[in-house]
Amino acid sequence: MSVRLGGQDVVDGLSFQLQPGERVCLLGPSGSGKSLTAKAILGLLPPGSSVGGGIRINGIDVGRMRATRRPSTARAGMVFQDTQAALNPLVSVGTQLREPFLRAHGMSRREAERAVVDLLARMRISAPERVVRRSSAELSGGQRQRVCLALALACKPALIVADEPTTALDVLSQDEVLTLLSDATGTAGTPSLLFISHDMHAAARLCERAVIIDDGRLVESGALANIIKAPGHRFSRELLAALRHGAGPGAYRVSPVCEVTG
Ligand SMILES: Nc1ncnc2c1ncn2[C@@H]1O[C@H](COP(=O)(O)OP(=O)(O)OP(=O)(O)O)[C@@H](O)[C@H]1O
Repeated sequence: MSVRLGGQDVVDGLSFQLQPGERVCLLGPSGSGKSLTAKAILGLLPPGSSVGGGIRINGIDVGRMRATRRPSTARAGMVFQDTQAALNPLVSVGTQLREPFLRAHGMSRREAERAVVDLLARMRISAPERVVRRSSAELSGGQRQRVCLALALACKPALIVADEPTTALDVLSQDEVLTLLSDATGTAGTPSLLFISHDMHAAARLCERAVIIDDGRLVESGALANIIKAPGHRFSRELLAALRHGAGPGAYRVSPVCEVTG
């Protein structure tokens, strides 16, 4: 997959896959093309950009399809750093979360309201019956990110793309969001996760496999454990240094949920 922007390929010939339930981190220095890769997968690239190569989600070629034109089976859930921008402060949290249950799951309004409260409780939001009536602007950053994760999960996507989901949060909220992401993904029947972060400890805590890019190109990929044992690229060696005191990644499983090809 390539992303062309301003007359140049800012992402160039990138290929990787995510198997069902697999968690993969996309790592790379600042400006290496991680967010543009995430946006290309989500169908949210800025105007004036174009995608080359292929992006398949659940076997459907979505590379040149904007997010709003994609069939529901080929949409990915998204969690971003900027939770203020992700939620509409003029519409209550409950109304925003109710939509996927009404539209995608054909629930009645009453069933959808119940499902929203249950989902917020799963996201460890206390007093969810009260939170559903609030504006996102009345919530803390950590609460907002948990609402964003609930919104992503409510759509029951095969894949969640999380781009720096903990960067703007305090340490306690970071830990809570990582635990929720870990609980909500990574097993059969749960979404796969593409996790983008500068936080190597978080990547190692969540992901079995890493894709490492530099200057828009893939420089290394494979089991995080193997990259830690024998890093083959400058950035991987920096990754190793950051991981020295962190938790080691586990083993990963082997038809891809998401496939990006050069
Ligand atoms: N809307 C845009 N218009 C023009 N250039 C852009 C745009 N968005 C990103 N770029 C450029 O594309 C390259 C990759 O940007 P991208 O945001 O994907 O990097 P990143 O790896 O996510 O960086 P960071 O870790 O700092 O968030 C950078 O050189 C960036 O300046």
